[in-house]
Amino acid sequence: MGAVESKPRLIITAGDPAGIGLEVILKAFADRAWAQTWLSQAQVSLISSRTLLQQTLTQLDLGELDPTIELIDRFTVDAPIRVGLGDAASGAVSFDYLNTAIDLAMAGKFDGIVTAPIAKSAWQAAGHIYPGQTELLAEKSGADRFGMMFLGRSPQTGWVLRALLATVHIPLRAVPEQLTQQVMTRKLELLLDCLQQDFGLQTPHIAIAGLNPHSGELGQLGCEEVDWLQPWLEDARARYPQVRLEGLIPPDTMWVKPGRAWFYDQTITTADAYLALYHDQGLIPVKLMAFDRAVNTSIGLPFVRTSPDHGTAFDIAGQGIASPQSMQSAIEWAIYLCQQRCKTTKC
Ligand SMILES: NC(=O)C1=CN([C@@H]2O[C@H](COP(=O)(O)OP(=O)(O)OC[C@H]3O[C@@H](n4cnc5c(N)ncnc54)[C@H](O)[C@@H]3O)[C@@H](O)[C@H]2O)C=CC1
Ligand SMILES: NCC(=O)COP(=O)(O)O
Repeated sequence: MGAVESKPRLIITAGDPAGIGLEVILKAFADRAWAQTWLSQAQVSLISSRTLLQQTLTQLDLGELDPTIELIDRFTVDAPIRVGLGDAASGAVSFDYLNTAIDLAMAGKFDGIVTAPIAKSAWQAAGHIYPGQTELLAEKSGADRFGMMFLGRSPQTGWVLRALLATVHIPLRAVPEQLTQQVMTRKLELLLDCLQQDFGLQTPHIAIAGLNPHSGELGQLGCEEVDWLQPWLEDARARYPQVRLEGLIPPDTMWVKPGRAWFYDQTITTADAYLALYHDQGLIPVKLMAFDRAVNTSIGLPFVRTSPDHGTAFDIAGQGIASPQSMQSAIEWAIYLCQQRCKTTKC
């Protein structure tokens, strides 16, 4: 964090302008009680087009932008933005927002980036071929080891959900090919670093899912577990004797305890983190539990990055009905993570 100002410096990108990004950001800021608690803890800048910002404020009847927020005004395309329709024009704009934010963070001007959602298809239409924002963040920041993790604090019980995905935006049929012992080792190392650095957990308990139904049922329902996942796990246990590595847990039951802990049970024993082997194995339960609260964070980057767990929601864009709660959580977690990193690096 900046030497003079001890508050985390956050830059928020407005995401795809045809989606709900600006709406959820501006609604988050306009929530007085929330803003008093959270915006006071950070120095916040917003990258958006001033014109679109003004239009959204007027349309939602939200008054003026909070004067403590610095606006970085950018608009890079001449083509009109069509609300609810992600296309080359909207993709070019959301790409520029993130690109600019990464440059500023890499120049040391910000401690963390909070990204509103983009549409990968709109980036592709604009000629930017990335599986998602995570990969652009990793590429531009020079991170060769990075991961997509979901965080959430239950409003009912206070339990903290931490779920890392071993593979992310790839077709389901590519999962068994791309999931290797090397991938699993990299993700486990990343997770251990994150639990230690960001949560002070030196000897964590990590739950790891199997790939196949019933974790393969000794090879009858899939061979990856017996062929290489179980041997990898035993090797990892030997390398990290201080860590409790639980698994390979049948994927359908891995989420039963987290679900109880999230919704009502404050006494149940859970793991500190859950490692899911592919996107929907992790995100279906995460979104079922916490769609309005969970936050996507990129681990392994030289700065903090969080994002709401939802997407551009083109189906409701422009209607004024989007919930800002996950965006608020993304800002809260970014503040927490910046503060933690400041403590561990003694900045
Ligand atoms: N962080 C990011 O940049 C993310 C981007 N996406 C992208 O977003 C696009 C749309 O993805 P979908 O799978 O349709 O997921 P989505 O999250 O955009 O929408 C799923 C459903 O949830 C609703 N919804 C989403 N956010 C909401 C909110 N804040 N308040 C109320 N309702 C909300 C939508 O109206 C829709 O019915 C895709 O291009 C996807 O790649 C998806 C997830 C995260
Ligand atoms: N499912 C999560 C998602 O789509 C977010 O991806 P990213 O843009 O943060 O890489």
